[in-house]
Amino acid sequence: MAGVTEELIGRLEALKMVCDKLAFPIALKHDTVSIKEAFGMRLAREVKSPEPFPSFSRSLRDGYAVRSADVIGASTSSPVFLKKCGTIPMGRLTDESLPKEGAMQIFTGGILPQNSDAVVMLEDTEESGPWIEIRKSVMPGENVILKGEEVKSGDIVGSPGELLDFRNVPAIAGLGVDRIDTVGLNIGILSTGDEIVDIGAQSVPPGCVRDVNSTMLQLMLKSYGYRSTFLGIVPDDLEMLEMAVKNALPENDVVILSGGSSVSSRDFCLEVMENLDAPGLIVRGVNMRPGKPTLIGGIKEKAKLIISLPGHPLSCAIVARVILVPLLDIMIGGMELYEKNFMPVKMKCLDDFIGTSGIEEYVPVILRTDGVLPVNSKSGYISALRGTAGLGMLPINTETLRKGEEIGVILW
Ligand SMILES: Nc1nc2c(c(=O)[nH]1)N[C@H]1C(S)=C(S)[C@@H](COP(=O)(O)OP(=O)(O)OC[C@H]3O[C@@H](n4cnc5c(N)ncnc54)[C@H](O)[C@@H]3O)O[C@H]1N2
Ligand code: MOO
Repeated sequence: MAGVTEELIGRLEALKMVCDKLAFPIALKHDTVSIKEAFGMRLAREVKSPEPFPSFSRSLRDGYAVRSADVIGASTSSPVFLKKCGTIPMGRLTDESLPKEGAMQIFTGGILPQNSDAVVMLEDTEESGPWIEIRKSVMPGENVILKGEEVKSGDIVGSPGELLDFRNVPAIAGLGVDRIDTVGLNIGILSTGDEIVDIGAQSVPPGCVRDVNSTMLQLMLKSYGYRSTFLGIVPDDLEMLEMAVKNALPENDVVILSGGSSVSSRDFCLEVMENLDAPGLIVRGVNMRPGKPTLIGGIKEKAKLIISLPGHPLSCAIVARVILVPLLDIMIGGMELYEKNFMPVKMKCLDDFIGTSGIEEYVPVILRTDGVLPVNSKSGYISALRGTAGLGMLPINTETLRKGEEIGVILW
């Protein structure tokens, strides 16, 4: 009989077994791209800063550059008078040096003169003839940012496997790094099922459904930094599925199938995986809900991963988040990268999370300021993830988690 058996293994055990049998992480292929085009990709190699940041010590405020030691104890009732020693020009290198008990006018972003270690804000000063009245003391480093204070030349500013987004791309580009190496993993997606029609179909014959899964998979993978190609819909036919996988393998490091992984006579993914070169099928069903009929296999020598996800759209999305994305992370960065990225965050249950002992379960959650609410759904739903923040995880030996208890949440 096709499909899964009772020999289900735990999700983490399955990930470790695949990592071991396919000798992950693989030797990564990479694409060298301009940093400006790298948004939404994964870094393939460490990036070191070629220069310090900032590249010169500068003021964070409009005011007067001083030596902090000269203004100790300055206050409105007991001001300190410093000699006005000119103005620092903006955007130009100056070798101006601040004399003892002197103050130089400086603007936000101006180069800090030699011997100065702080800036007094304009509103805490008063100009009186050749003197500047200082009404507030400043600590060394106050209102200034010193050369190399944030980043030293040679500091690591990007790590392998890191997702390139608004949080790190501007900094890497701002340090003068122009080209970087991104992970060059190719992923092909095949939807299976006689009843599946293109997602753009306007009229759908009775008994057929639009292909929601391939679009969801492409979008989810993109948000985690993995590019993918949709390779089409394959009918429930062993030969056609085998041919489609065979055609997909040379171009793709990963082939994802959706549907056809369960136990019926029209579910052929298992047979396709069993017929692959070694090790072929590795995982035949995972002890999790939803997602039990997940199949994982691959070809070690060619560094290929093949995964068959459940057809039900919600199951497909949940398995993609908790098995597929982790496997891709393991493929490029080993278990270390998985552990870095897969981190349940403890949150308060604002309602009961109904579960069963003996199986790991995942429930979509809505975020509130004081905790999370479960979204009641069925595996065949397509809109249950709308507005959710992630997936609440009921560990294998946990039954229902009651309102007020804590649940680990895997954020999207
Ligand atoms: N007798 C049993 N039946 C089922 C079992 C079981 O243990 N015993 N497991 C159930 C579970 S759990 C799941 S999950 C599904 C998985 O089935 P398949 O992976 O074989 O998927 P299909 O049967 O092909 O499809 C299931 C369902 O999803 C729809 N579908 C499929 N592909 C798409 C797509 N690309 N976009 C939108 N919807 C899709 C399909 O039409 C079916 O309605 O099996 C249970 N059955
Ligand atoms: O395991 Mo299925 O994925 O519950 O619907």
